[in-house]
Amino acid sequence: MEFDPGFAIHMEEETLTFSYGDGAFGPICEKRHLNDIRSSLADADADGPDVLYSIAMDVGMEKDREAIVQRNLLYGAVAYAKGRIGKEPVRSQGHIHAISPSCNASTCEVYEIWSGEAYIYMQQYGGDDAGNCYAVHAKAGDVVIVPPGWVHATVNANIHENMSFGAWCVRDYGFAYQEVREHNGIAFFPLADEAGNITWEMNPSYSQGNLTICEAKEYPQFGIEKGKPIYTQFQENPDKFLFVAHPEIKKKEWEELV
Ligand SMILES: O=P(O)(O)OC[C@H]1O[C@](O)(CO)[C@@H](O)[C@@H]1O
Repeated sequence: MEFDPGFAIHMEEETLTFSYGDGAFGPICEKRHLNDIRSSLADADADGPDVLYSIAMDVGMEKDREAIVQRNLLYGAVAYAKGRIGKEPVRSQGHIHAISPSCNASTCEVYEIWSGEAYIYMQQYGGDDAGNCYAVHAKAGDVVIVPPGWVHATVNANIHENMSFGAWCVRDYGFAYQEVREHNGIAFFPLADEAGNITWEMNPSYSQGNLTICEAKEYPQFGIEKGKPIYTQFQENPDKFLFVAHPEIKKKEWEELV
């Protein structure tokens, strides 16, 4: 992978799975197939790769497991296939983080791209008015934070290569899909031409929404250090990501983020 995730995890490009080295733990990947996400696509009948993305929730080093669990955190890894689904680049279906019983709130997600490039798409509301929408372009080593309660989807921004990322999440996560599916997907569909150029088209199922396309930024207000794996940052300061499991401790920062 272009960016070292900071622990012994490897992406197998051929099978789109993860393997774990000495001292590391992780599950067998859960695969999202094209047929699983048809109701959220611009064209529900589109052709594309059978396996779109593989998810390994709860990965890390055995020696850190207790510290991760104690803080109600979970580190996930996801690998995306290259290619297109009809006219769209490979992407996830889109969801909102459901209310987690542990904190009685929706929680954020802290992404770090490991290989390839991505658009982390996020939308303020799941209703007919999608509010502020952002497509944040991120390359290997970039960090992107999706605020609590926002609809989000991950797009492989380069149709010619696979993409992978890691993300800090709350342990008792849950995904709510209903609002996105009721609107036949996210409010702005990414479209990729044959050369791989990406444009965005509004989904007519929404009445309103403002899209801003931007590059990944830095997050000093969350204590994130640029260029250092977010897994290593956890190892050095296990309380750094407490805001993921306890969104209320960054209330002001969430309000100012938009
Ligand atoms: O359930 P979906 O929307 O297919 O995608 C699930 C994946 O999305 C992510 O939340 C990233 O947005 C991953 O952490 C998770 O594994």
